Amino acid sequence: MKVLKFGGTSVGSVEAIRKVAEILKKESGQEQLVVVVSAMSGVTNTLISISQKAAVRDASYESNLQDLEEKHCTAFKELTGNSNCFEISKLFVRLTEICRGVYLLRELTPRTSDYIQSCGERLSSYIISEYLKKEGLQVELYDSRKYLITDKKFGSANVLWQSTKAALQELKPQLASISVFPGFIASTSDNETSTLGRGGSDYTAAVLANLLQARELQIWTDVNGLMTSDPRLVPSAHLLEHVSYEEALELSHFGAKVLYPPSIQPALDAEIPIWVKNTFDPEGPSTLVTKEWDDEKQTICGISSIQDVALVNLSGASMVGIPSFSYRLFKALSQANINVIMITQASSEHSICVGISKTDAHAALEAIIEEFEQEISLHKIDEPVVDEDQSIIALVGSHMKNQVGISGKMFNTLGRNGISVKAIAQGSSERNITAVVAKADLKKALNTLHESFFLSELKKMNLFVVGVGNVGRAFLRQVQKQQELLAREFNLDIQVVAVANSRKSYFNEEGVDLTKWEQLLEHGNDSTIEAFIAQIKALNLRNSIFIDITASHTIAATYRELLESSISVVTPNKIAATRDMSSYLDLKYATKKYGSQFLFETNVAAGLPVISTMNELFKSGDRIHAIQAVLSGTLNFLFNNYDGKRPFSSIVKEARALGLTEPDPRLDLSGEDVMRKLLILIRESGRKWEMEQIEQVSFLPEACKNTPDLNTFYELLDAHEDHFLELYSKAKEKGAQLRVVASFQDGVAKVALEQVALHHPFYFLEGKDNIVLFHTERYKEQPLVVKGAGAGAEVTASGIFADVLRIANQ
Ligand SMILES: NC(=O)c1ccc[n+]([C@@H]2O[C@H](COP(=O)([O-])OP(=O)(O)OC[C@H]3O[C@@H](n4cnc5c(N)ncnc54)[C@H](O)[C@@H]3O)[C@@H](O)[C@H]2O)c1
Ligand SMILES: N[C@@H](CCO)C(=O)O
Repeated sequence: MKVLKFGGTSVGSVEAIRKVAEILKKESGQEQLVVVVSAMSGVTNTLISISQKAAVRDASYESNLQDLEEKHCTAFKELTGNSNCFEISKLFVRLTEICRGVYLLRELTPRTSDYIQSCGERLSSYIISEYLKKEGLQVELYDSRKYLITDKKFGSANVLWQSTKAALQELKPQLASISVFPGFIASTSDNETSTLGRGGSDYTAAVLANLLQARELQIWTDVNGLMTSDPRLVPSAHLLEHVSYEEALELSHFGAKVLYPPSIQPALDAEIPIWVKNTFDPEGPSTLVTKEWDDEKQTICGISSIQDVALVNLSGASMVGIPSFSYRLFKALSQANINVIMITQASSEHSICVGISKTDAHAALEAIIEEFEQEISLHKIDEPVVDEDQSIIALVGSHMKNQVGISGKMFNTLGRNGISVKAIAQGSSERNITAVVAKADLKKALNTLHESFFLSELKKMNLFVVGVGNVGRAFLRQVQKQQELLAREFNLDIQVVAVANSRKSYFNEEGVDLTKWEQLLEHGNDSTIEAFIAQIKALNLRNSIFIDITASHTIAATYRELLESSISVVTPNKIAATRDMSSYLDLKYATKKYGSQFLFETNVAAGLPVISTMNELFKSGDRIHAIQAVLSGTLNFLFNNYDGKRPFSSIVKEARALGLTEPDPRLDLSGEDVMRKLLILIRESGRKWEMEQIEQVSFLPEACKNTPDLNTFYELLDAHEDHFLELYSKAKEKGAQLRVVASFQDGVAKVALEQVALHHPFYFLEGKDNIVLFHTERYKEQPLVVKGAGAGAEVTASGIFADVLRIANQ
């Protein structure tokens, strides 16, 4: 025998009831079916409202009753083709009489209320059984009130187990192949109609399953089953195929509304497997709930949540060691009818903290103040503090038991996203780890936990890109090209959420379509950097990375604020890392404090792994003694290509057109760009160093320095062509190459143009290449060498991409 329960939405319309019939046709035949039905959706609430209106002499209840009758008659006629609604009308005549009585007496007793509410299930079960008969099924309708016997606690009556068992045992041999029972309703031993309270139809089904020794219980509803998390908050939440009763209980307690555990307790007691299925997708996937089984793979089964929670904290020195203290607190809350969702108390006993529904916050405060009035007035304990706008998240899984590292991973994941945990609770069953976080962080917390605990899950990185010039464009192109592969092969969902230039910004939380970002940005909103950052913060997305691909001081000045908000920063912009030492250290400190990252590999030698190599050397205990490098792609390009046949300025212009130079090439030519790079290398080698400590020997004629604009600069370069020709000729005479060399040795840092001879490692340095020689404790005889293209949009963009992936792979 199987018991099938159909909820309100499953019998809420003619179409839905037809689907129920199809399901029953498929299920019937092999074994007996017991079918439990709820009232049509919305009907119980309407009946409650009708009874309440009648009790306050609101005559509009009459028309509500008529509407209800019509709704049921219409459904009956449509389904059965029978225009005679006699049975339904008979029930409404009685119902109208009762409501009239309530109206006249102005009194609605719980007993009468139960009778009125019972009509919903009586009507739906009648209509459905008549329809099933018409469809040719062997159906019998049974009045649950004859078999489910309860006490007199009207409104949420308790089933009297022995009487019910006796009644059902007598009935069992006579049951039809399909026996329909109205859910939710029962009667007292005096034949008074009673109801079973919240989840009542599930309870009816579970009682029948238990006492009729059913093989299986099916709960048919409007979703496919239990999900790993709330799909409205976690779009990638997926269906759970198999959970244990205990897991279902934990998940349901924290928000999953599909199963109400107390209602299915009788099925749990008899270890009857429960299927949760979707009436509107009967062949689709579903959830099976059984007793616990061994499964080492499924450590976590779900992450559930309660959105609106308040935390009440009570603290004070006189709480310590007083046994009655918590008793009084919970007594006060219980007397005020307040349900406590979670409790935490540190072993210092100095404070106790309870999580309650936000709607109870005010009443809880009053109850606690009243209970502890004396202690508060004597300052033995502090006034209770309520923290509203909180949410609870709970990691659920039977197999977390005895598994090391689950809570570590949970809090590490939250911490890396800057999510502060206000309170924690874990029972010794280890089936649930509960944390309270600010409601504003709920979505972010759920999604980031979901990604880190479900291995098949894609990890989403949310990128905010400012600056879409040469490098910015190349970067967006590269991301677009790699997105699919990264998702497929590496479980990474790299998504650009916003792009901005100096005038406009365009946001799309679902990801900017990178095939047409230019049009989207062009039609984006007028924006300032302040507004852009405010919007990033308001979105509060997990794994957020701000990518600055400008050369702007203003943008660089925002990093601290971003890092503080646990938003990582990746940039080729050298400004932030080359301001005074204390600002540089401050940014590093912010990353440690707020769990964010500040990566700027492309500050030196574009995409070449220079900073990361040095960081690894430093962290692994090596000591950098000296650095010798060619760090400017532009300058190397100039001196590799200049031979006096065409003006020096034209080669500068060519380098600019190739995207090698800084947005303002005077920064390259002046040597400042190289000085910045050298300064970063010295700092990243663990030394405190300032720009002024770098000695610079400029190769530019005096007149070409500090020019007011770029055109004047080019004109002055032309005017001093002889100077460059002379530099070239002298080097050529000696068979040497010209290189702007950055060096750091014995406490001296220097940038200067040098003639390098044939034997020198810098002699053969093609095109825009860079080279860095690290002389270290471990690389004594021969330096560690990093060499390759040191400028250009593609290589720089790939270096930025590498930094993003470093953060993603953490
Ligand atoms: N080109 C290279 O080879 C290379 C190599 C390493 C590092 N970098 C660095 O990359 C950065 C970008 O270089 P590029 O070659 O792409 O320069 P670019 O001039 O082509 O692009 C910079 C972009 O930033 C935009 N911008 C400037 N101020 C802005 C603001 N306040 N808000 C939004 N956008 C703003 C500009 O409009 C421009 O589109 C620079 O910091 C540069 O030093 C470049
Ligand atoms: N303009 C720089 C590239 C960015 O660091 C160079 O030519 O090396």
